[in-house]
Amino acid sequence: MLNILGNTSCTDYGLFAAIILSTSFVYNKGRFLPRTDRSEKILYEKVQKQDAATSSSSATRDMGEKVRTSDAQFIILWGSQSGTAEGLAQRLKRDIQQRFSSQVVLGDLSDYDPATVANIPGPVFLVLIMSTYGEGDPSDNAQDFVTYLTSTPNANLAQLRFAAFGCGNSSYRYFNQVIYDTASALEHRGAKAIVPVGTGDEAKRSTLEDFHDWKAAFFSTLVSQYALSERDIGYQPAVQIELEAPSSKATENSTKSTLAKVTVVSLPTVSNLAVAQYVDPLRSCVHIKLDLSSYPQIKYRTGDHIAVWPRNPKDEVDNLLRIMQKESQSDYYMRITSKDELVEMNFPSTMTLHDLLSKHLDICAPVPRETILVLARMAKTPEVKQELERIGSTKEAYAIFLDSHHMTLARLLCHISALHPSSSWDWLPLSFLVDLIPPLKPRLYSIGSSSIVDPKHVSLVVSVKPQPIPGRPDTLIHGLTSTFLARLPLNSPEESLVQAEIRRSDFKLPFNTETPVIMVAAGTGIAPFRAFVHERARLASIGRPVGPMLLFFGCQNQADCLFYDELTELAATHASRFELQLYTAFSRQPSAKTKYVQDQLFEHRQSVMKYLIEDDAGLYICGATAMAKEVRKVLLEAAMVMKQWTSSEAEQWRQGRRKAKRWNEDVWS
Ligand SMILES: Cc1cc2nc3c(=O)[nH]c(=O)nc-3n(C[C@H](O)[C@H](O)[C@H](O)COP(=O)(O)O)c2cc1C
Repeated sequence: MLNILGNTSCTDYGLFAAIILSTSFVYNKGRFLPRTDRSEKILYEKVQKQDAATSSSSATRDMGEKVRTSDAQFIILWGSQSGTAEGLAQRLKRDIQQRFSSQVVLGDLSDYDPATVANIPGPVFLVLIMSTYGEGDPSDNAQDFVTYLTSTPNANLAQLRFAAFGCGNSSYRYFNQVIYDTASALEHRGAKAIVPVGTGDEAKRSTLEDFHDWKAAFFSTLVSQYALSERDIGYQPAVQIELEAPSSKATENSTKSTLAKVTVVSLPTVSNLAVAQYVDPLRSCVHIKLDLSSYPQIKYRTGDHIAVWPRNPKDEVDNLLRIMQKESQSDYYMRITSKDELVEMNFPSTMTLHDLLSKHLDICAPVPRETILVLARMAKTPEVKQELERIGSTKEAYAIFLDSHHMTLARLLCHISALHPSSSWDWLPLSFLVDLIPPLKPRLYSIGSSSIVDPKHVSLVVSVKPQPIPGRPDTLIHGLTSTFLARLPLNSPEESLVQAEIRRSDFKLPFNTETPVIMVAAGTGIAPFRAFVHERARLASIGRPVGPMLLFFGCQNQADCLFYDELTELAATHASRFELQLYTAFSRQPSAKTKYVQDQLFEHRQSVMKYLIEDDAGLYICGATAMAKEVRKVLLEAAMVMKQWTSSEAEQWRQGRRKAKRWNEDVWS
């Protein structure tokens, strides 16, 4: 049976069609975004992995002992899921070592026994850099530390001095909750915060900027109140780079491995189709199918995510090579080693300079302000120095500059050369790029295919929407991963390859196939629900009893109502055994009132609540955080009315549903 209702309105959440930030997925105590076992990542093998492993296997788990034996004045510990906090911690270690000539211990929070925080001796500074997930939850590796702090209110940490910075996203309800909670737990146990807690906000794309400001305050406190002397050391490379002409390595191919445990793989694209039409002609949406057949060891389950590593566009890579006069070395092989043996390098052991720029460094992002300031210190002429300082001197000046320029590193160097034609950049060391341009991070997409129906293919739905520069609406910035995916050519075996990794998620259909399911999506949030519907239709076709499925879907209008025909046909084909109720909400349907998915849900709240409360239905929300928030509100209010609950009783009910895996959210900002 298929019910199609309410095509009269729509939502614009399709704006979020691509998962635009580096990480976008469901999270529950870290279980569905496992830190990839690094030893399994042959492709991204760390050059000095072996050294690191050797040193950590014999390492103490006592923080106090570690700082004493290292003669360290600082211990920096990170709690990170997708690498942001870890990267900042590494950067901070380098800065402290260089600016204060101090010994620094850097570590993963899970490498230490949490109780040994009490053993950190008085003169040592503890620095915590931690991210927040889910509903104010820590990353996997910080879980034990946070649990220890919350469960030992009487611990005495009066000797401890600390500084704390959090990585978060203000579009989530519990913005940077973990770092605030951790800092306050430390203070309650007597520890002294030497600077106010700093917070990075991914929603504003200002994490690096926020970190820079917090670090400046931290350093100036160290100087003014703790008598540390700071020196300006200019740029000192943290990595060593060896370049080798191509002939000697011509046959080596770092992307091929037959080992069973490879998790990041190169998947061929088998189809790449435009699947929607938008009012805005620059906007599009593509449905991409990647082929898993060459990797029998790689399996996915319906509802999982796929992490995709984009490649930088050729013109950006070529521009950077040209302005740095490194074109002739583009196919040279590189070996990058950290000067600090405890810092692992996230690069393959064999790659060319071209690979570094096209696959590993985020050269299309705006150049971080800190990078501009380091470049200013290295400038060869006072004019260039002055210009770079003008751009990067303050947060405000930098923001104004970015408002009117799409300032990637190549563009910045060209911009300076255009103002000062005598300036050249051939002297800029490659280590500068590795040290000061952030690494390319994978983007996560919800898988849109069912592993039961199509185990050998993974499909993903990608929204492509160039964004204008705020101060220059005529200049568009193209999303890196979405543009890369949308332009994948099918006719080139090499060019159609996508570096990807399956990431486990708890966004799973109920185990009992008869349990009713309520799905709420906007834009490309439809992807996992396409998989759910295909899966239940297949089960129905082989005679398994399946429960009803209600799909609330918000789009702009009928033309961008993704998979509408496919899903309605599927439901019609299996109508005798399978019930799909499809409720669309159109936000820009000509001559119709604007309707968002939460409005549609409100209209059908009686039946929805009956399914949720009486029939133990599974609720699934996929799309933007803002949409999920509205949906939550409608459902909680409906529950309060129906059950005469207070708001806290309704919230308790929701928490119970979450624990029972009957309230699932796969949302992004
Ligand atoms: C599924 C998901 C849930 C998140 N939940 C929160 C949250 O509740 N509060 C918050 O401040 N940030 C939240 N974030 C944002 C992350 O904390 C932010 O991306 C951070 O930079 C990640 O740091 P990491 O890479 O070190 O793990 C969430 C991100 C994702 C992908």
